[in-house]
Amino acid sequence: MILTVTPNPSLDRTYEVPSLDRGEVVRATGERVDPGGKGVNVSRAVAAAGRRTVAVLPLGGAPGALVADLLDAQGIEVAPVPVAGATRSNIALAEADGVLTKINAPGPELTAAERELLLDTVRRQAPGADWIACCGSLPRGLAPSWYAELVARVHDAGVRIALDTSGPALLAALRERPDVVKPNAAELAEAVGRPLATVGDAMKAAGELREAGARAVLASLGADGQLLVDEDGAWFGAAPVDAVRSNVGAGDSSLAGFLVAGGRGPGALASAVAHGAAAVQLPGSVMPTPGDLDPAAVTVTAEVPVDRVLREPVS
Ligand SMILES: Nc1ncnc2c1ncn2[C@@H]1O[C@H](COP(=O)(O)OP(=O)(O)OP(=O)(O)O)[C@@H](O)[C@H]1O
Ligand SMILES: O=P(O)(O)OC[C@@]1(O)O[C@H](CO)[C@@H](O)[C@@H]1O
Repeated sequence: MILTVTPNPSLDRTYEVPSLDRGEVVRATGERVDPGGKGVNVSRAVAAAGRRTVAVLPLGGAPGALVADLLDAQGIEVAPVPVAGATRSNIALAEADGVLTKINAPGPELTAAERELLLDTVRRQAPGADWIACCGSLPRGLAPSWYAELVARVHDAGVRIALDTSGPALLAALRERPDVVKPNAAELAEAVGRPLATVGDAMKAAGELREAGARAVLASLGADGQLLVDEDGAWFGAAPVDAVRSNVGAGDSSLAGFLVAGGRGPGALASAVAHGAAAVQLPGSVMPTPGDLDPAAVTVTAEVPVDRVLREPVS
């Protein structure tokens, strides 16, 4: 079973628009609503892969009830933590040329009692889990050390931890030795405090996160592919994509692909890349099913193209 923890889930609204003209009324040509938040998406992708998952998340207000209904309709088991504040709604504006603009709300502030209940709920679910994926930003009320505390507590129970967060919350958790962290290029650059221009720069930065405590680093580099660095070495994986429809949740789909394939080594990296490539070709944050995957299109190599300039460098 793969347990996911999403401290700040969301109701994701995606509008497809011809183009984004500031100051104008923009008429959407398509609209969809998805249950969101990074861990929620990992659960959706794990379930789409046919594996058991439980999603732990605070839920509040009418948007929270809708998130619960949508997850129920998708057959996803939820361990809800009722909270007084309303779950946030995040907006994605997907333009016809593939550019996506996202507006993420801060979400409710959790009280001390809600914070405790969230930790307790994770602790109660943890014993049955092969992996716990702790994902996304922290809501107000949770200190940057929250993930670090969570990792320390559940690691003691022998459960493997995947962590996908950024900034101080990521840095603080590294010392607790998460089994894998999944930064994207911007998060990796922020973590090492340097720009990333090449795949080699990303590999060096991933190595530094390992030195700081991460056992493995799965870095997602958008259109450039993915890099896995662990105690056995480094691998680079990529898959061509003809047309990107929405990259919302592509990183979450990748992490799910990595975990359902064992969470270790080049085989799991290939699965992560296949899931990422499939996710970007689906609307909104729809997660791929096995039929959407094209494993034959994925290449994984131990000869990391260190001199390759990133298509989307991080300055
Ligand atoms: N334009 C693209 N073309 C091909 N593959 C892509 C593209 N964008 C993303 N991918 C695939 O999806 C993976 C995850 O994308 P990305 O690095 O953007 O994740 P992310 O920023 O964590 O996303 P999110 O936070 O929305 O889940 C990439 O590593 C790659 O495999
Ligand atoms: O604000 P956070 O927690 O960093 O990210 C939240 C979010 O952008 O992440 C998911 C895509 O990865 C979306 O479902 C959701 O809206």
